[in-house]
Amino acid sequence: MPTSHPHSPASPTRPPDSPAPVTTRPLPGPRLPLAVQTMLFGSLRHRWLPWLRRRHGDVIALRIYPERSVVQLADLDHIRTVFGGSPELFHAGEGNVILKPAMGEHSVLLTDENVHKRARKLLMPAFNGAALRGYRGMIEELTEREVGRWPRGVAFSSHQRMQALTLEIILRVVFGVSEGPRLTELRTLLRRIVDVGPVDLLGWHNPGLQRFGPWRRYALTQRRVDALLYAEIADRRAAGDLTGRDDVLSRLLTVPPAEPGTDSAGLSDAELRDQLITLLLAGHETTATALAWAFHELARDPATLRAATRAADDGDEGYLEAVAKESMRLHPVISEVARKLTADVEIGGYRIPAGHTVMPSIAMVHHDPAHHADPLAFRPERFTGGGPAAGTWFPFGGGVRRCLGAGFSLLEASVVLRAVLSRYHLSPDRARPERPKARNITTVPARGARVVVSART
Ligand code: HEM
Repeated sequence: MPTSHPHSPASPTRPPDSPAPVTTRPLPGPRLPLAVQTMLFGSLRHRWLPWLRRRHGDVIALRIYPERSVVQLADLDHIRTVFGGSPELFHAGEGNVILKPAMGEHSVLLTDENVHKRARKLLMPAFNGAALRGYRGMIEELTEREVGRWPRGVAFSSHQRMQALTLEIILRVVFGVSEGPRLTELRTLLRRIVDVGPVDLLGWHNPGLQRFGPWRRYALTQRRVDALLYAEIADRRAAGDLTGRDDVLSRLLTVPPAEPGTDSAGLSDAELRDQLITLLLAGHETTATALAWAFHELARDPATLRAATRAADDGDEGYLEAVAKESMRLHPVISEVARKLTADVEIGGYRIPAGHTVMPSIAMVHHDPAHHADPLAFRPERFTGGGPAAGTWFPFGGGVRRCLGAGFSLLEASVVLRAVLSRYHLSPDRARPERPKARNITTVPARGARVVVSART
């Protein structure tokens, strides 16, 4: 079993060869009511979790709605145990229950074991190396169009501009096109769907609330999005030219039946809807946020901005990718991943009961000076050469559930950084850095990563 970490006062030390003593003491963690913990976690996790770690150690038990019993993990060995563990024991799909109302029960993010394996296998070809090479030209074209329109000399939210761009890009990946009245409406509604704070999330899990105010408006938007997706699926099913197309919807419509030799259809409309909305939501807000944080940091750091601009001019995508990776290290878009236990598990000398959700904490590891020297400094050079030690950088999660779009998002980020830095000089709209703010399950720059751009001379 995993060794203990120096940060963990609660972890027992023991001789190397003796079995780990499993403690039946309660898991360490705050004793606040569930509602208070949910609020603190929902709005202030970036400050609360490091404080809890100093107080309780690397294993921190929380009570949070809707998962209820959650255990945050900050020790690398403990996290390796989770990522390397059996998918039958560590259920990511059940762990991601918070996303179910938006993404649906069939979503690759929400399923486990064989059902998950099949969904992942079906989606994978759209994100492998060959597919990525095919997307580059499209990403470059859409990026040029977006960046060419940026206002000069006035402050604007780079996060908003990145959201618009990454949504265009993922619409093309998913549907092959992004024009037409249906997709135009979908584009506007999807922006509203991702724009949720901790209070809105309550409505997702309480159908009763959906009769009132903002929760009602949100539910109506979701219903309209579903109607648009189902209409698009129906049209595409009726189209005769699917085999030559490589967008995700056409790929999914041409998969053979699950049981060879039967006449059962491939994927149902509900399954298709769930995978499409998953890619549309997971595939744009995340990359947009990572890019916005990168612009935020570059605008405040003239030396790194010069190095990145030189890399853009020289076509040095290695350095541009390092900028994106360092942005994801310093500002993890998703601060932890989740696995619900199907049986009791021993971690760090504690027995964690079945039904609890363990959460490897990306943010706590990324900000740990034991793994990243001077962790709050923005230094892309950490990722040139050998890069940080294995397991100390995991913005995309890990194991069999590692993000399906990791390669796609790094490609997208490098292309966008190159296009922006080739044209513009960046500066901040004010000296003070922006605070991180919780937005749905992501952590975004509170003021939208506002920058001022000017044409390079
Ligand atoms: C900066 C960008 C991104 C970040 C930080 C990010 C992060 C993550 C994380 C942390 C997970 C959970 C992994 C785990 O549980 O171990 C995940 C899963 C996933 N992501 Fe991403 N993601 C990004 C971009 C994308 C993009 C561009 C796409 C699609 C085009 C995508 C699609 C998915 C899918 C489908 C899953 C579910 C994988 C599974 O459960 O098998 N993500 N992502």
